[in-house]
Amino acid sequence: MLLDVKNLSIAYQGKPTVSDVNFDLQAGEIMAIVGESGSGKTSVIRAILGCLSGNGQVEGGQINFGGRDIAHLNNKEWLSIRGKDIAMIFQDSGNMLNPVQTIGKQFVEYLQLHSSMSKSEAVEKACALLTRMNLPDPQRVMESHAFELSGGMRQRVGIAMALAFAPKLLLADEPTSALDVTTQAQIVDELMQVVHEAGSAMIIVTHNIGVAAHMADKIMVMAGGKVVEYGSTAEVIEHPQADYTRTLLQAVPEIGGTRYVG
Ligand SMILES: Nc1ncnc2c1ncn2[C@@H]1O[C@H](COP(=O)(O)OP(=O)(O)OP(=O)(O)O)[C@@H](O)[C@H]1O
Repeated sequence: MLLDVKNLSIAYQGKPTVSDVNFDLQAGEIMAIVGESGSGKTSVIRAILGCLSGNGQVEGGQINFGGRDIAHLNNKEWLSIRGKDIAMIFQDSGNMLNPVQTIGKQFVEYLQLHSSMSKSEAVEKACALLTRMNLPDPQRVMESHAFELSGGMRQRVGIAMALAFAPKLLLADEPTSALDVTTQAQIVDELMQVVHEAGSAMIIVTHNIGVAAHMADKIMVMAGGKVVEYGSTAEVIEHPQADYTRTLLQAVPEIGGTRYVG
């Protein structure tokens, strides 16, 4: 078992917000967390990465990663895990990138921070990772600043960086929601391909249960800070137990007469 989350509860400023979350993930498995805005999806994945926003705190439960409870590590312990064993892709990688440094400088620094690579090895590796994310002319991307790239290109850079060390677990928070529909579909497929190649497990947070059904092996549905449904994708899509899941499924748009989840 790669990740085993037990009775996880999270509070902000002492106010209970997420409670009693239980799930597990095998190596290489993909899980989607779906649910309405404010249901606690982001809080769950941020707790796994030890970076809850504001005064968020894990109040109870365990986050067992590779057999070790990581719910209460200190900053130094986190540094050895973040980026290497567990990495994250944000909603808009433009927010994560430094606006005044070129992509290449940031990418090379990131690679050198987490490894003993020389500068030229890091440049070569960065270019190879950008190429793998279907970014044409990676040299030009390396010389660009974030604002000179499209949203889709920035997201591909974010994914390339997150996968640089083939993390055992990748956390993705609405990685395509800031993009147009065509680019979303392309990036979802590219992401799945590189995640499979790297052998990483992934937790993807999405509003869209259609995207979840397309990508994930299992689905966890959240509402009001609680898990209302959890099971294999086939079980959840074909035999939803919770009324809330049924509502989400009914809201999936039909594409060309066929439901996207179908
Ligand atoms: N920094 C914070 N301080 C106080 N409360 C917070 C903070 N971050 C999140 N919350 C609260 O925690 C709850 C869950 O928020 P969270 O962002 O985890 O939900 P979400 O399902 O990811 O929502 P969205 O889809 O809109 O991103 C919400 O009620 C939110 O107001």
